[in-house]
Amino acid sequence: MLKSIAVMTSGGDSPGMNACARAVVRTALYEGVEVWGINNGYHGLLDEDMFKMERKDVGDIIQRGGTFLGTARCKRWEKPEGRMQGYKNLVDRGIQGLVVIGGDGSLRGASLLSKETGIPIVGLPGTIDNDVWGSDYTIGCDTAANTIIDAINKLRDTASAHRRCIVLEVMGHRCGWLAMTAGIAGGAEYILVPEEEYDLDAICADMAKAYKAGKRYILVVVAEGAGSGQEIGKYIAEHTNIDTRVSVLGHIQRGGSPTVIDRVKASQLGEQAALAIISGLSDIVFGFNKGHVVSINLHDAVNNKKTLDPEYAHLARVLF
Ligand SMILES: Nc1ncnc2c1ncn2[C@@H]1O[C@H](COP(=O)(O)OP(=O)(O)OP(=O)(O)O)[C@@H](O)[C@H]1O
Ligand SMILES: O=P(O)(O)OC[C@H]1O[C@](O)(CO)[C@@H](O)[C@@H]1O
Ligand SMILES: [Mg+2]
Repeated sequence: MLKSIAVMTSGGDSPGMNACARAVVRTALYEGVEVWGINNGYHGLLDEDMFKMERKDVGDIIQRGGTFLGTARCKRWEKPEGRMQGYKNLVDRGIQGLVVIGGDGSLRGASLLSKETGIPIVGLPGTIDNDVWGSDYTIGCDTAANTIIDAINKLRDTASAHRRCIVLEVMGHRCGWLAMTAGIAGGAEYILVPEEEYDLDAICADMAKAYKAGKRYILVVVAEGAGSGQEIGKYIAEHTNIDTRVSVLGHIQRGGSPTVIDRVKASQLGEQAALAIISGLSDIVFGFNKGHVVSINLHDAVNNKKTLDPEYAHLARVLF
């Protein structure tokens, strides 16, 4: 049994990270284990920016987006000397295990720390991108997808009023999950994702034909990993007679109060992570598979690339 653990968030913030950290902290305290919060991701580990947490430190945060612990992208962590310093700073405080909430990159950093030092580590997938191998869900992806469909609904109004084509670029890094699921839910005509090849000339020809037949508007959702929304919009405007506009949703899709799904799943994952690390388990990531919590080997999670469920692409084609 570990007596002292720490929790941190890292990489891009995501709605539900707070609910998750809250669950880690409260589960640990419930089990009588000391818990530290590390500020600003791996920066906090290196700069000794950490504090012992009490129950009240995680009050009034379950409903908030962002992460009250702060987060960062930390170059120094990519070097072995940095990770060794972080390890030393944990040991100096008697911290015996670490829970890392973050995306694929953060988990890669955690995997290296574990291999190099042997300190027990449990990872939790926290990113809007839903790109962590072994889990069909990451904390924040549901809220982000809901924010995107809100944008799609609004863009549809103006596209229809003006008989325009609107191209919406969304995030996801190299993964098309956000674009695909929000595109399906928002009824987009075309969804461009990095996992699927697309032929822009064929799409333009298709659009022109549909307009001739009386179509009022077209919505194209582009995952950032599949190309630039601006360039795709320009190409469509130049190769069809359709009045085209482009929106890049940007960081709006990363903020906001988490959905019920993100709050509950983040809480379940946080509880499991705390129980696992306290009991001495290490090198695992908790995620979801078909609605159930599953544990994945940490190193497998970072050494494999997640693929997009081909059923989504099929559904998008059928519903077009
Ligand atoms: N290969 C690596 N080696 C060591 N540390 C890494 C590595 N990759 C990422 N990290 C650490 O994790 C941090 C966050 O990684 P990254 O910027 O890829 O975000 P992420 O965790 O994937 O989250 P998101 O994609 O949602 O923003 C990096 O700034 C770095 O400190
Ligand atoms: O906020 P930053 O550092 O510009 O990063 C943007 C990236 O982070 C993400 O929002 C994930 O957190 C990606 O979808 C996007 O590519
Ligand atoms: Mg990532």
